[in-house]
Amino acid sequence: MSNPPPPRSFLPLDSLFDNPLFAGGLGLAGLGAAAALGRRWVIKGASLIKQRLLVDLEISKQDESYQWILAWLSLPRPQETGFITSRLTRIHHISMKTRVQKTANGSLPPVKFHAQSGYGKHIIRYKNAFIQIDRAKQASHNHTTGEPHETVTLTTLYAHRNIFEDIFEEALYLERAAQSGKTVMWSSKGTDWVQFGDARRKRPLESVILDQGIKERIVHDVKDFLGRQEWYVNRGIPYRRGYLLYGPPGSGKSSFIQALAGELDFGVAIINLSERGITDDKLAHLLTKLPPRTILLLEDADAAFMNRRQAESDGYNGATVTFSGLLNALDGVAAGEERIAFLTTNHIDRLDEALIRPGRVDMTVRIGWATRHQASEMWDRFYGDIDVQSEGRTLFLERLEQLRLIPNEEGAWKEGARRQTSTAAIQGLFITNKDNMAGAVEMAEGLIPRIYEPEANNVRVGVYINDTTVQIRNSSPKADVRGSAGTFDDQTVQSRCNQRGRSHHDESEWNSYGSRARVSSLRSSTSSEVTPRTLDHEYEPQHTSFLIPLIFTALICHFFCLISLELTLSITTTNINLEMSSADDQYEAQNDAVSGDVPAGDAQDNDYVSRPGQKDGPIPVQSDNTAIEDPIDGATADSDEQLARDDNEAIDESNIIDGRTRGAKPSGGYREPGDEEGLPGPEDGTSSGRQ
Ligand SMILES: Nc1ncnc2c1ncn2[C@@H]1O[C@H](COP(=O)(O)OP(=O)(O)OP(=O)(O)O)[C@@H](O)[C@H]1O
Repeated sequence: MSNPPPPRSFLPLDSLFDNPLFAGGLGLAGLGAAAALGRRWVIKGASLIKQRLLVDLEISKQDESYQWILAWLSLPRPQETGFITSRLTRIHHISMKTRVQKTANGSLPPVKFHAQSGYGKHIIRYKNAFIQIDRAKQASHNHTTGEPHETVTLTTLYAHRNIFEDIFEEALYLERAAQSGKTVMWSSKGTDWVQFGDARRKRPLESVILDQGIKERIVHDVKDFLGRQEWYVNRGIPYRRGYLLYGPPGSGKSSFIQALAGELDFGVAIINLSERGITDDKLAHLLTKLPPRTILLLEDADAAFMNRRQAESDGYNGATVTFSGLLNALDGVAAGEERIAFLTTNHIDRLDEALIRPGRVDMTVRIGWATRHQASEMWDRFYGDIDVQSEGRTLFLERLEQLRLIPNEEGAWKEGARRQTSTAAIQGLFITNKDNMAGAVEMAEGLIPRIYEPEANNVRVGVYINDTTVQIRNSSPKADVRGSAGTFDDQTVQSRCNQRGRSHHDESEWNSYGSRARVSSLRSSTSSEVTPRTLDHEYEPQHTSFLIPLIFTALICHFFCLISLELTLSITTTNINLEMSSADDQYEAQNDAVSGDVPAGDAQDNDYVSRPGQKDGPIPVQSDNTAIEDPIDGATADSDEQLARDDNEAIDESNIIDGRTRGAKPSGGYREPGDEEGLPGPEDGTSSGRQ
């Protein structure tokens, strides 16, 4: 008995699997799927292992430690010896930072090349741990500076995570060592603070010589404030303190603040309020994110008060700090919490009382003209080691007394108008006479601001001093605020300056030995008295002296040129006209004599004679002035009879069809007339269109 055949399956799968092509394809597909799945698992597993075993640390460029870590990474490392390790830790991306140091004497500046890790990934070995460094630029960028965001990511085994602490400590130590004995200066860039050049060597506090007690008072106050943070916090008072230093230029205000920062181991963050482009918003923003341990220095505090006036005078309407903007930044809701702020000004009189109130400015100090004490101290600093008996100092002080620059030891002044000089000017004198005490005493006269009168162009450069320190610069003969050399009181000079639209300036800028760039040597002067100085371009007298007459002469020349041009043009035109008309006359005279434009005698036009039907005779040509008969009688033209006559003549009865004219609206309803209605028909022998 034979077995019954197996039942036929609905789907012929067996035969499908029996097909070697199908079976092979299916096998391959299975293998592919398994490989893809395996790959996924491997990736997942690797990332899981990475998560479990590795640890990342990301530092953004905005963070202060970013530069420290870069500096740490650029440290030279010991050469790796192992085959794999040495190849693994090779750095393939290095970026270079070049620093050219400035030299005052014009010699070739020393250049420092500083290699640091470039962008990309590399591996370093630190204390037996391998660390992957990934320095990358992000796609986003800082809106204010336009620079792309940057990050450095350090990756190491989780087991080595503590290594990061060591790295940061080392980087910080390096940074501290590099900054030690230096003061970091910060300046604003957009709404960010950036380090301003390299850190400067700390200025010793003793190198700034202020009048007795001033320095000590400020230093004591600042130190006291720094030690009382908790006291402020407990009482809910914002931990801020403001100082205003005012006085003439070159009295040592900025130098003192820099030295104070050095003493406290602080940096200095500077904003010049007279700088254009600094807005209220920017100022407020900058003050809220001051770099830690910095003194805020707001220079030219009076600028906020002057900006409006300046905008009116020079037409500048751009961004400047306003008075209320300054007040808000110092003391408003958005003002930063912890801060030591120093404001400086040369013009205390321009400040508003609102600024000088506790909370904004807690201490106001005048740093004035050089006193006897300062002159003496400065002498000791410069010549102390060679002037052992202090004889030179006595001579110097006596000389200053004679020059009425300082009083004697009892405070009495020599007879005559008092004068003032700045500490910057005294420093300049001593620098000019290094190791030469006699020279310094001899040249002390140069500390007196002088009146220069170059005779060649008859221009006076006025420097006028009085007891309250006033000086006027650049007085041309026209703009001279005084009649002759002499001394004026502050009020007189100020009012005269105002008349000229100038502000008065302090004399230190003018001293022969002033270190300020504006005062060095007077250019192109013909007077022997005027040798040692230069006036800054703004007040250059020579320029004004020849510019004004030059402009005046140029204007007059221009005016005369215009008039003569006008005259020449009109004369030429007249001549041409005259010549043309005389040529015309001449031509007419010649030609009229022969034939003439107008025919003479009984002019007749016989052209018409040839016309058919009019051969009877020529039509006489009438002359232009022959009276023409008017068909309308003016006397009767408007009468009713004449109008009725005109109507009768004008209305053509043949145009009237059935009581209405063609196209006129019939009374009692409108009917469009037929196409040919009213037109002559074939019966008239005029049209073939009518059926
Ligand atoms: N009292 C001082 N002691 C030591 N040096 C001084 C003193 N005053 C001025 N100088 C020197 O004069 C120069 C100018 O000083 P500084 O810039 O500090 O003056 P300032 O009062 O801030 O002037 P300004 O008001 O124009 O900013 C510096 O080189 C500084 O060393």
